[in-house]
Amino acid sequence: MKRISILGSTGSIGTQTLDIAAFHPERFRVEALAAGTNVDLLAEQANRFRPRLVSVATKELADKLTGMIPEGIRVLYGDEGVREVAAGNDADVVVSAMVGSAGCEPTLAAIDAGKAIALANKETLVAAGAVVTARARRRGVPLIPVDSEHSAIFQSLNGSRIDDVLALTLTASGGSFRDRGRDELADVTVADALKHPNWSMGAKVTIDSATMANKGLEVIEARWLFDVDYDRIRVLVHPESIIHSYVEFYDKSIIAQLGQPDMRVPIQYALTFPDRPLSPASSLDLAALGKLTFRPMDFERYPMIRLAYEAGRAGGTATAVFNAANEIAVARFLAEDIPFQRIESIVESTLAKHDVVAATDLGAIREADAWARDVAKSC
Ligand SMILES: NC(=O)C1=CN([C@@H]2O[C@H](COP(=O)(O)OP(=O)(O)OC[C@H]3O[C@@H](n4cnc5c(N)ncnc54)[C@H](OP(=O)(O)O)[C@@H]3O)[C@@H](O)[C@H]2O)C=CC1
Ligand SMILES: CC(=O)[C@@H](O)[C@H](O)COP(=O)(O)O
Ligand SMILES: [Mn+2]
Repeated sequence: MKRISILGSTGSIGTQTLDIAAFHPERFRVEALAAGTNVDLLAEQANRFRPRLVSVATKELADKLTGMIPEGIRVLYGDEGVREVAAGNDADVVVSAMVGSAGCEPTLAAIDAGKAIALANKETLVAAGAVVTARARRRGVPLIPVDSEHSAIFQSLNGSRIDDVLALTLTASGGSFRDRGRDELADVTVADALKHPNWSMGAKVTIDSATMANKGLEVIEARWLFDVDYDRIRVLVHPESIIHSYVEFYDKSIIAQLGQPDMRVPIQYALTFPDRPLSPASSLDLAALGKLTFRPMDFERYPMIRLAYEAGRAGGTATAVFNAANEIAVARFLAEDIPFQRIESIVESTLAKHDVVAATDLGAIREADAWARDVAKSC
């Protein structure tokens, strides 16, 4: 029986992780759940899965939650609550599925406590990839990808040596506006941007898909997860999201992972690896699909992917700044404070103002993250 703890249990990844836990009651026991403000859903989850520990954002929410769940479940809140869900319980594996670089420190706490990490929260590696991977190595803790592209690459590598890899290729759907030119983006609304063509996901990652920042974050995530240089990470537009990503080896063999766009597949694989039990996802019928299509990435159409490669190659604190500026710009767009295309210009101008320093300690990363947020708020 694997004991799991979920950071972000009420979100898109969190709820699908619980779907998998419910689908395999003989394999999983839910130990601890952390959410932000969705007390009603967390109460439902706690009543159903009976974790030993739950956490919410504030004391007021914790007091409300206490009256809604069975006695005996510990209720915590705030940073300490998240840390306890990450590290202060008997979970074997922590599913890191909060949104944004707020997920970074709890993930590090879980690593330090020796937990295996099922990593959905890509911002953790973008902000602090050097620190997180070094700590995981030192503690002997696996970082197992949940992000669909990275799960596809992990599955395609299947233990191969990274020295045998010619290139990793991340596929990109093109997001909500994939069939529009740049001159058609001036007046797009939040509701338009939230309509992802293939995946149902949280708001932030859906906007990131529309700007292509998501693929940029994923390029940086791949650099750290697979310890591969940026020259060997490529991106390809694949509007159907059926080939989730692939690896080309030096012998010119390409190994890909395919399937319906359903996050329960990579979530389950991260939790059952190397086993592959039945999943609740539906089968892919290639004959019914008929064809798959591809386009080269257009770096002028999507400046965020160019900025991500530039930040990645600059190294140090540049990727933390890319991420933090993007988080603020996306939040401002979702609050209807700025138009869609200002997301790009805010990230670009914040990066241009930043003096990159080494990012080998958390202090420098925290400082760069906070600095970028301030700049991006006032752009
Ligand atoms: N959704 C997807 O299909 C995919 C997502 N990812 C990545 O996974 C991560 C999660 O994405 P997604 O599930 O879509 O996001 P959602 O916005 O759907 O969910 C975010 C979760 O984080 C919780 N949360 C927010 N703030 C806090 C906090 N301070 N303390 C504890 N919990 C908090 C939210 O709680 P509440 O709602 O209660 O406030 C919610 O449970 C992101 O990094 C995303 O890029 C990667 C691949 C696919
Ligand atoms: C499901 C998942 O992994 C998302 O990160 C997904 O990749 C978004 O799709 P695009 O970024 O390809 O639009
Ligand atoms: Mn992805």
